[in-house]
Amino acid sequence: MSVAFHKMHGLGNDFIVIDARAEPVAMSAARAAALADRRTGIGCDQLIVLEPSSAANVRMRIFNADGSEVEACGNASRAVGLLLGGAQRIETLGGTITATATAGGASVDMGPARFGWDEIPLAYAMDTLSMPVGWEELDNPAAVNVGNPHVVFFVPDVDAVDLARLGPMIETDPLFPEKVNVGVASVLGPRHIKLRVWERGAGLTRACGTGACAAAVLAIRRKLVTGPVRVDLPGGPLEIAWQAGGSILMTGPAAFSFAGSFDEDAYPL
Ligand SMILES: N[C@@H](CCC[C@H](N)C(=O)O)C(=O)O
Repeated sequence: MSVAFHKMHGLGNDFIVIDARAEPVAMSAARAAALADRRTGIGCDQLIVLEPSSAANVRMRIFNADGSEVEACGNASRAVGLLLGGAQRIETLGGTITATATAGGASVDMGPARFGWDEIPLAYAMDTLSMPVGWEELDNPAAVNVGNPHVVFFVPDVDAVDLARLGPMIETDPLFPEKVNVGVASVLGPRHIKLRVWERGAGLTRACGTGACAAAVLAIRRKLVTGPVRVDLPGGPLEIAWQAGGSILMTGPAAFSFAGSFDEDAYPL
């Protein structure tokens, strides 16, 4: 059977979005990884499947390029907000979020940040705002769960860090039993940071929306900045506000690249 999809992106973090609300589409780790493969498949950082939800307007399933199904994706949430329009309550494995379409993007209430060591999760108890751990020149990070797990290192110059080499080492360290997204952030001004992210299950991406939320709230907690915070990623900026009540509001662009279809038989489950 032929399956239609939209190719979309948020700041260059790119997605295959399958709208399976009316017609179910079977997805597995193997099929998602094959579709995400940039050499032999269609190619993307994350594959998104939209399904009916009994708890919200829509259910969003998120698969990383390696096929792992995960809890949250900030940039894809904006893409889905733009695709569906209006205000949408979106059920994810990380919780229910609300995306409101804007001209050329969306504003997404990503829900609360969680800072408990067992909420991130870490393998053992420690202070998650000032972690007594390090990997070569990267040390003393902070961690947060914003639907998915992030560790962020505050460094003088994000471009001086060899994230392609250190990212996978930290992502798979036993300290993070569910692996982790790895950010390096530099403070550029009182409400302005620069961020690069090695994404769990996807590697270096042009932008990571949840990474921007994580870096912003951790920089605020460390009193390095005050909110709202502009986060500059390789693909462009996002605005992050940590709202009274605790939830994180992320605002930024999203865009359509093209529409296409694939044959299910070419991508076995
Ligand atoms: N690109 C995303 C994050 C996607 C999921 C992440 N790699 C994970 O495994 O948690 C974003 O924009 O947030």
